[in-house]
Amino acid sequence: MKLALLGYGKMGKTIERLAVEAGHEVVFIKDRANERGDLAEADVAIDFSTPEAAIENISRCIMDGIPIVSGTTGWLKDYDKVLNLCEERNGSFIYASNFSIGVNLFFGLNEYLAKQMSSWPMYDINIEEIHHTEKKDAPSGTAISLAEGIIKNTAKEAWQLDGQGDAVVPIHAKREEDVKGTHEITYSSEIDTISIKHEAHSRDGFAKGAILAAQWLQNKKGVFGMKDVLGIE
Ligand SMILES: NC(=O)c1ccc[n+]([C@@H]2O[C@H](COP(=O)([O-])OP(=O)(O)OC[C@H]3O[C@@H](n4cnc5c(N)ncnc54)[C@H](O)[C@@H]3O)[C@@H](O)[C@H]2O)c1
Ligand SMILES: O=C(O)C1=N[C@H](C(=O)O)CCC1
Repeated sequence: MKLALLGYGKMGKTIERLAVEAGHEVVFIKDRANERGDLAEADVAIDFSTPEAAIENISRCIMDGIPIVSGTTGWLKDYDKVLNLCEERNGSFIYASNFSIGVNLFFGLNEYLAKQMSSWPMYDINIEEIHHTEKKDAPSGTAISLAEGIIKNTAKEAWQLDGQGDAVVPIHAKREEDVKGTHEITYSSEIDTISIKHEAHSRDGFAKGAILAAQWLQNKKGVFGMKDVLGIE
């Protein structure tokens, strides 16, 4: 597969290393205003850039007819614009807040637990996410997906950073040196605590999942998520 990389930071470089190891070729790299190679040669593009840059990078690929996988977080206020553009241009697009297979299994576990716990209002829900200090957005995209999974299965109505109140899923975001990504959901009562946790040991899981999504997206049209790629509910 011939790949274009939009964003050549921690994730872009990890994807390049693993893609080349797996026999793929990187034919285009864009980082800020610097470009090398030819985007038109790519079978699929992968965007791990910044919240400000993602919409332009994704739109450019859709306009140029290149299937695009985006893992950039913090830009979802513009998600509907991308959906409309993708429909208009008959494009191919996948977004996931987290491409790791483990996290996508964890999303299912989170929804199952939320459904079980919804009958027991004495438990307070809390989401904590911890990431490295360079992270630009808070809360993490993954924490937002986890909160949405809880809202779908309980009487909670919204998530809020450091929020409070019966209808709110509070998310606490911590920033610590070199943490790749830790997410923990806790249900606590006076009597006991139940928690589930996912801890990434490296960025390789995110990168491998994004490469898998890129392979899956080749020759498909439409807007998809990681559940489609992995064939899970
Ligand atoms: N979905 C997932 O699985 C997942 C996993 C890890 C990170 N992320 C997200 O991916 C994004 C990138 O993460 P990172 O750790 O690689 O960050 P990073 O800061 O190391 O890299 C981002 C790169 O984007 C570049 N950039 C800035 N403007 C650009 C533009 N207009 N076009 C192209 N590149 C541009 C920056 O120069 C930088 O090199 C973040 O939003 C992060 O939250 C998602
Ligand atoms: O390092 C990051 O930045 C990460 N961002 C994603 C998020 O916001 O959920 C996924 C985990 C790593």
